[in-house]
Amino acid sequence: MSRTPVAVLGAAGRMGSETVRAVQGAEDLELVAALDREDDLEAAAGAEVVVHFTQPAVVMDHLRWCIDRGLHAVVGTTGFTDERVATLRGWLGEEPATGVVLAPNFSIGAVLMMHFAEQAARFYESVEVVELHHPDKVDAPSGTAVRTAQRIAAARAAAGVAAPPDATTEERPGARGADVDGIRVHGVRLRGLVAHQEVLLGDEGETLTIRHDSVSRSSFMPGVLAAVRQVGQRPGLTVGIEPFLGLAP
Ligand SMILES: NC(=O)c1ccc[n+]([C@@H]2O[C@H](COP(=O)([O-])OP(=O)(O)OC[C@H]3O[C@@H](n4cnc5c(N)ncnc54)[C@H](O)[C@@H]3O)[C@@H](O)[C@H]2O)c1
Ligand SMILES: O=C(O)C1=N[C@H](C(=O)O)CCC1
Repeated sequence: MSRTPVAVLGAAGRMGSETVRAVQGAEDLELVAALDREDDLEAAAGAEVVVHFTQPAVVMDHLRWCIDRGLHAVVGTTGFTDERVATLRGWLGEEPATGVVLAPNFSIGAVLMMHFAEQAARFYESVEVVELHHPDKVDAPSGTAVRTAQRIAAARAAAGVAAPPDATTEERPGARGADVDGIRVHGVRLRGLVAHQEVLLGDEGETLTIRHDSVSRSSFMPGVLAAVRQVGQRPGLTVGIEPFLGLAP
């Protein structure tokens, strides 16, 4: 059986090191490079698929490098703005040969949480998102929380639901969280946590809480490996791993 050559960028980090172990444990994949900030990127040139678990500050340069060489990319690094996504689409062009999977969260439960939140969003007057992570995370709000809020906002707009009510006129800066497309997103950074999120929905006389907890980084690995195996069959940009799970994007 021929094995797909894979490189991992950010290999010394929390997610990169977990990915290195997962790739090494997969019979159909071959780890050809495990690189971190001091290493020469050229060592990844022999890969077919490059996995990115680096930092927002470096990921765009790495993606340009991959796309220029026709190397497929599976990107877990977060901090992607609409402008960055548009830039990526531009680099890939009208008829892309290269596949890029950009996923703010590779865990199955987090994908389902976003899916359920999107379905519930139009039924409740109020909705807010609380993301909770380890304190070494550099970006806030989390990529998952941003995507969740964007999907909630789009679902509410499509259903003609008004903005969530909020009478706040007196506020210490930050007390009401970040505004993502009109949805409030709150960030907690706490030693002992890995990656967690709650979507809080409320209306007269009831609330609904959708919560997901990644208690180990192993939770992300089935999604990472599914993306590595399938990115080559999906030229262009794929946002999220929903298509690999049979869910609409
Ligand atoms: N998509 C997901 O499911 C998911 C899950 C967890 C984390 N993340 C994201 O993945 C990213 C990494 O998270 P982490 O917890 O592993 O962080 P981390 O800080 O532990 O690891 C990042 C690694 O990138 C390395 N790095 C920095 N610059 C580099 C360069 N120029 N070349 C190669 N390596 C370089 C760092 O040295 C570090 O080892 C973050 O953006 C985080 O939000 C995504
Ligand atoms: O630990 C992190 O950092 C995580 N980042 C992703 C995000 O920003 O959503 C996914 C969850 C873990």
